[in-house]
Amino acid sequence: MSTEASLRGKLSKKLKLAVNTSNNSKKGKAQARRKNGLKGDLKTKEFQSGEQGNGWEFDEGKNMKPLGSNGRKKRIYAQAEQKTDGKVKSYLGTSTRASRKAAKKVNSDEFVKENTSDRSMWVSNATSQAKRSSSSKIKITKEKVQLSNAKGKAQGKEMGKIESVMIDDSGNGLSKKHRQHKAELSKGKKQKVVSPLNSTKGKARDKTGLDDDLEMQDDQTKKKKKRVIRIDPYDTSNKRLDDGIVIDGSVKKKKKELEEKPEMSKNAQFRAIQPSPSILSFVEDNLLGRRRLIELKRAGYNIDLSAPLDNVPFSTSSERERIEENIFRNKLEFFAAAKVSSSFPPPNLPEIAFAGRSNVGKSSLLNSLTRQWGVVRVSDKPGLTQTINFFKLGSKLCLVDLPGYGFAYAKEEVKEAWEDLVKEYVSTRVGLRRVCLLIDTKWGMKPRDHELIELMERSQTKYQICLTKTDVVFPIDVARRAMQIEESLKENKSLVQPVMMVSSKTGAGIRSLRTVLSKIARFAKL
Ligand SMILES: Nc1nc2c(ncn2[C@@H]2O[C@H](COP(=O)(O)OP(=O)(O)OP(=O)(O)O)[C@@H](O)[C@H]2O)c(=O)[nH]1
Ligand SMILES: [Mg+2]
Repeated sequence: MSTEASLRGKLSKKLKLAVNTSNNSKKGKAQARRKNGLKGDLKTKEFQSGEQGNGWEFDEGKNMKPLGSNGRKKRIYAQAEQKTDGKVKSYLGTSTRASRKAAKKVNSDEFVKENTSDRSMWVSNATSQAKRSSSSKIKITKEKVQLSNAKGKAQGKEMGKIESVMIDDSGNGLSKKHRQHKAELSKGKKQKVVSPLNSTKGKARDKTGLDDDLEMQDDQTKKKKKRVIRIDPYDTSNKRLDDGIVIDGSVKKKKKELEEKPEMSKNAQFRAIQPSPSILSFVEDNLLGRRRLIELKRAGYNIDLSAPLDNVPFSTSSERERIEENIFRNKLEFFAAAKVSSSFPPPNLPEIAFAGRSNVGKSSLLNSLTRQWGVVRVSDKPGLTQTINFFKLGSKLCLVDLPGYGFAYAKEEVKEAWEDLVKEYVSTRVGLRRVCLLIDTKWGMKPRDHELIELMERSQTKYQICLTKTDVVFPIDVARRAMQIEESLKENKSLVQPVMMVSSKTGAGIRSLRTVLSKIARFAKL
């Protein structure tokens, strides 16, 4: 018996040893697989519930063998469901970071619905239909899952408590392509993690969120890069003339014109005029142009008087007796008006006529010259003077106020009649010694002025240019206008130099004009 007992003891020891070695070999295999397959990514703890139906079975040799290793879909049924504090806990295989990530990807409310209703889910290929195309990868990931299940099984026992886990066949070892594919799939769906997550889950979520954000940023940058600005070929607003895009014909024309004719504008031309020193000194001596009252005061003129510059400096008298030229001290008397040439009075006196466009200041000048305000009617409405008005100045001179031409508030035929009358008068009038052609300093000469000049040139009527309303422009512009006219008419034979400059309002240049005109009366012989 003792030998039998000792034999039995030895046998049992051997059996135990055999069992231990088989167990050790299983553990070694699992460890080897883990090393080879998980690539160090499955470092997080996985939990496996149950010994059966969770991806493992024992073969005939009592060796543990993963289920579904033939590549088939494997369905895992939740073995139990515990409702504690109102939360649904699903008992599933692993909860690796990879699986959680994949689960997040799949996410989806439908998934959760399915999960909570059937208490079952597809372990493999449950994430997306697109993944089916990459079957080889799926196989690899299946292995990873199974290994993780093994690990979970080993550790789950120790933990004794199993929480919700989501299994997916997509592991951490996903290739770049796979990730891109995931990103594409996740485009439409917003990711949500429904099941309660532990701290590692949170980290995984953060990481995956970061990855997805980066991917989204990449997509956005790609979109930004791809953004193309469409140019309307017919819209010339944003085009440079030399950008090579076909431009409208009119624009081309303008460009050509600019290149060919670098013409200065009329204003620029006017500003470029350099008046002669004599003109400039005349303007300054007579205080022509727009002046400040303080300047007139300093020069000794009494600004309380009308036409103060027509008075003697430092004098308070403005009576006509103080006029230097005797002839202009005479009383101005209206004696004839003519609408037609047959109504002209007999030419008994030498005549000085005042011609010019409507509203240029003809009638005002007559009043200023004689310092008899109101004898000749004045109006700011062009076309007041509609007849040729004859004024006697004493017994030696006749001043003639002509109707204006050009712009006037009158019918065309009436204006034409006035023009014809003026033309007839200046070209045929016996006794006409001089025509003062009045030009508005601001606007200069107009075509109608040139017409009349031509006529007077043809009829050899002496005429002198007189710039009016000099007080509305700067002194330099008065000088420029005088210079401009002198230059343009210097070839004209009937023109009497110099160009006179006056202002009926301030009286500037009036005395000079009187001096010139009084000479006519003095030497006039009828
Ligand atoms: N600032 C300024 N205004 C003036 C001057 N001379 C005349 N005026 C004004 O110009 C306007 C026209 O003056 P008129 O003397 O009637 O002109 P006109 O050439 O006789 O006009 P028609 O009779 O229509 O041809 C009036 O309002 C005058 O006050 C001047 O030297 N300076
Ligand atoms: Mg008038």
